[in-house]
Amino acid sequence: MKHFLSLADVSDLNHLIISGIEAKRNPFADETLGKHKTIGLMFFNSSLRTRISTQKAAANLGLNVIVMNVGQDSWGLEMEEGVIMNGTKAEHVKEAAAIMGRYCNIIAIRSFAELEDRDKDYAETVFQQFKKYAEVPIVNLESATRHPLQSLADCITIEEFKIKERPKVVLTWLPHFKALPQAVANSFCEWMNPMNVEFVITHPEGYDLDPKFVGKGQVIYDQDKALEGADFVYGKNWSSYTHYGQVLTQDPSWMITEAKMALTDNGKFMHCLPLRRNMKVADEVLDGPRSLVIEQAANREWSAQAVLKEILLGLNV
Ligand SMILES: NCCC[C@H](NC(=O)CCC(=O)O)C(=O)O
Ligand SMILES: NC(=O)OP(=O)(O)O
Repeated sequence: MKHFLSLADVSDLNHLIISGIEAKRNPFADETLGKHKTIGLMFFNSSLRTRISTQKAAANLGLNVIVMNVGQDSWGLEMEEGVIMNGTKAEHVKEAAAIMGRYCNIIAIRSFAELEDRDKDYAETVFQQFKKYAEVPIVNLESATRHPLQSLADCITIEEFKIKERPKVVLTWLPHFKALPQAVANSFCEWMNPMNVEFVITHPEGYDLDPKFVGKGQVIYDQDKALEGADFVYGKNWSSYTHYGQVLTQDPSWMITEAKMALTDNGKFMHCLPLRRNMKVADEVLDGPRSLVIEQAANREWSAQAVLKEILLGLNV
């Protein structure tokens, strides 16, 4: 594997899922693979899970790890080419990426959607610029449109907990007062498409995702109907894609409660976290036996380890 920006960079998804499960069983099997190599983690946005799990996975592989909060620890970075840099950003990505590429063998980046200009967000400029100028593998720690390390952890979690060969997986929109990106939902759809699952997506009208990500996913606007017989309920809020970045409703009837979970086939609840309790999901679900959120977050370490291992193997050939 060269870069890890989306599912398109994965040649064998099943192999990657198995590799994650193997890393969980034996975390230090490849502890010398990253010896004398460095990974730089660059955060343009906040993180708990991604930051710690990637750091931990890299350490398990023997990598040296540098973590930086861009714009706080470092200079603000200008991404556009040919502009007069008379604003708040003191350094251009052309120099910053090239320099980071000299210090690091792998660069991992988190940079969320700004939710103002859809074309700008969906162009993924930060990632394209680093890919162009750093000349080392780039790993996506959540971009404007995707969160593939999360999606891989989700696939691992579904493989671990499924009791049917072809489970029903329902992605449901949840209410939130803030405008959040579509990245996690897009990515989850993208990764569910090749999986052996019945995949259903439910959200209020106006929250349709980019069809490119929806793929074979079946959209049902009635949440109760969508939840019927579900084995996994994957909750997430996202702002509108069509009315870009807008919050069109906060309808509390979309919150996941025990009554909603009772519509499923003894279904399990998943969410990437962080989440607002009793806004998106009721305490009774999160604190009960149906919730997989902690297991799911723990699997972030193994999804990161599987991906970094593939990239290191690619570096060493
Ligand atoms: N990395 C996991 C999700 C990150 C982000 N959530 C958030 O920003 C939640 C913020 C809040 O609830 O205030 C998102 O939806 O893409
Ligand atoms: N799920 C996830 O990516 O969490 P963080 O935003 O805390 O990294």
